[in-house]
Amino acid sequence: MVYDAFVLLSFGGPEKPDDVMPFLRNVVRGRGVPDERLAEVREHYMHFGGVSPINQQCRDLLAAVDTEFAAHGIGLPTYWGNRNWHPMLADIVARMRDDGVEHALGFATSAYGGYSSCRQYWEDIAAARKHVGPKAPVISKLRQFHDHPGFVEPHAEAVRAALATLDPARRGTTRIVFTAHSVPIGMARNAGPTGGRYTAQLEETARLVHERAAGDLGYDLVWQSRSGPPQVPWLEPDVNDHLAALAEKGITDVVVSPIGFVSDHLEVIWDLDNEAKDTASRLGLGYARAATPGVHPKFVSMVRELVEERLHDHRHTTLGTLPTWDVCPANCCPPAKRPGAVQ
Ligand SMILES: CC1=C(CCC(=O)O)c2cc3nc(cc4[nH]c(cc5[nH]c(cc1n2)c(C)c5CCC(=O)O)c(CCC(=O)O)c4C)C(CCC(=O)O)=C3C
Ligand SMILES: [Fe+2]
Repeated sequence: MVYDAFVLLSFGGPEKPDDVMPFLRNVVRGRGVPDERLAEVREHYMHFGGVSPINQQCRDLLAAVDTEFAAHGIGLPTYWGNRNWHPMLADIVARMRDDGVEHALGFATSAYGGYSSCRQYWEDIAAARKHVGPKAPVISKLRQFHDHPGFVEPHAEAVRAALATLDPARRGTTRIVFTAHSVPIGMARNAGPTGGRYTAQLEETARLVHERAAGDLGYDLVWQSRSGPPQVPWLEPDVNDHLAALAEKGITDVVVSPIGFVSDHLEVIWDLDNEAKDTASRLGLGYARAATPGVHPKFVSMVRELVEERLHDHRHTTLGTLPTWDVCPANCCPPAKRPGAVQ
């Protein structure tokens, strides 16, 4: 296979107040998310002047990847397109076609399997190519990387750094709390070719990060940023409820590590740095939030290594034991019917 470009695939986020509502409508189109929830989430963005950090984080990652490719003799031109906000993937695929690109490798800013984290990116690619029509370049998505040292090690380093800000005298009652984006239970059940892959991968990443960062401490995997209509069950417990349960059990301090994410975007800086932090302070818990990989040099090298894997021997560097593959089987992560959603 000959590849002639690299494209960063991401979620997208607003960059000014007027972007916020149209962005949110793109995210929840056909998903049955109630207006009250949207109004609430709009306020989270407005706390930051209507600007999500995620687009700038993508620009920074792409610049770092350019430098990394140049240093390793990878001559692929790089592009960046989003699911929900500008630069929209369809516009970027048109530009790639105009530039003569025929077959690009795509890197999505999500480490895990599941509909939102993996299959929806495949669907974004298909929709963008359909929009562009004949001569649209083929885009092959790189693999899920929840088990790669370039993802696990930056998270572990960050947990150690966060732990170092807490009182060492209370280490015996300190706990590591890993978080990821909650999803509807039906979506979690359908994740991967045989189901349950999103949670299984998160459990594996939590274990890998924990044993490298603070193997002597207890840890949990819990969920954040629940959306959707209230009658639909999502993965639980929510991080805020979990902090209350820990305080009840005599835990005095927590490190919260958002292993579900690759950068400190809005779901991290609002839902954890404001909401969960406030919860902890109400409960009298010491609180430290661990950073996400962002542009950590090991994470940037991982992107290059995933490209090299695909270019050369297809051998996956993994710290885990779950199966990995280059191309998802066709039956992977079927979208669950969402009760209350517009089908
Ligand atoms: C698994 C998962 C990831 C991780 C994988 C990945 O990164 O892809 C993720 C990431 C993100 N989610 C984000 C933002 C939002 N997610 C929403 C809603 C939803 N997320 C879902 C799942 C996930 N989401 C689901 C099942 C919904 C319900 C609607 C639907 O069924 O699709 C909503 C709607 C409003 C609300 O929160 O109710 C918003 C605004 C941002 C951008 C933050 C920024 O702007 O900096 C990022 C990176
Ligand atoms: Fe989300």
